[in-house]
Amino acid sequence: MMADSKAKTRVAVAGLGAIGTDVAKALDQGIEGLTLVAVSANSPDKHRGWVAELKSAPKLVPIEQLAEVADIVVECAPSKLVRSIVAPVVERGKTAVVLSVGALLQNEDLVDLARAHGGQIIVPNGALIGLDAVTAAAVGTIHSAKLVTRKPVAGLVGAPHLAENNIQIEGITEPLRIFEGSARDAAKGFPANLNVAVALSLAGIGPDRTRVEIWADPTVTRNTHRIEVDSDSARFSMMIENIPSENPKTGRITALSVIACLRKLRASLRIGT
Ligand SMILES: NC(=O)C1=CN([C@@H]2O[C@H](COP(=O)(O)OP(=O)(O)OC[C@H]3O[C@@H](n4cnc5c(N)ncnc54)[C@H](OP(=O)(O)O)[C@@H]3O)[C@@H](O)[C@H]2O)C=CC1
Ligand SMILES: O=C([O-])CC(=O)C(=O)O
Repeated sequence: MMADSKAKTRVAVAGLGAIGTDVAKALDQGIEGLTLVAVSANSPDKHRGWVAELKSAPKLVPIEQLAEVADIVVECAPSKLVRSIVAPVVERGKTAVVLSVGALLQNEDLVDLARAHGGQIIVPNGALIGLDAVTAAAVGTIHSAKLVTRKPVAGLVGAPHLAENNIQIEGITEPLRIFEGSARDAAKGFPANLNVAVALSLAGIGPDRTRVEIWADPTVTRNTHRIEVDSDSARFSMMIENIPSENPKTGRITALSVIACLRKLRASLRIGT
């Protein structure tokens, strides 16, 4: 019998909502080289039942303990918690997979912290398409990058930009453009809705030069993102129409993107940049 020569990398999941639950279950089902050791939620009691039924139940612990017990921490919690989840991970030279990407703009020093301690922050494609092509184009020169997002009203209600500008979207019968500006401003005005804008900007030409349009669209049932990039190597546009998960702000493909990203970490064949 061959000995298992490679020790498994310990993974923890911070947040057990639309994304974290699927990621935790996929890790429990088995991802090559990885083992789920801990999870965190705001109301642990709500999750004890299904967590205990996993094949190999992880510990349910407060987020402060995750960096200690895991080598990789997957952040899929509210954006205000990004700093407290990610800083202790990268400070220990470990890896944080970040979903609340918008919050990285208010916490840019986390990247410096990772650099100083040999840690890493990974931002998966998440709900977006084409970050592989954008990072490739960014090796050359990108002239312009734009994101046009259309969401059903339920995917946008509660965004601070709407209240601050007195924009009513409930009951609209036609598409309404509710924002046009930089990815930085989109992230401020729509912290739970526009992680994709920030991900695009970090892959390409940064949050101030990346342009964003947001539409509240009662004619769509899916969160729709179109990116348009013009560079010295290629011009491309791509669109993705995401089926919402049980959280209408979050597309189903987001959790799958994290699972695919985790699979790539130890895969013998790795496709895509
Ligand atoms: N990068 C991308 O493409 C995308 C990013 N996102 C972002 O990912 C993040 C997660 O999204 P989603 O899964 O839909 O969110 P949900 O609202 O469905 O889940 C959030 C989870 O965080 C948990 N939580 C809240 N407070 C704490 C706390 N103090 N300690 C530990 N856990 C806590 C909640 O716990 P409980 O269950 O107990 O309430 C819940 O399980 C969001 O910031 C979202 O904006 C979303 C979609 C795409
Ligand atoms: O489309 C989605 O699923 C979520 C989204 O826009 C984001 O978080 O940026």
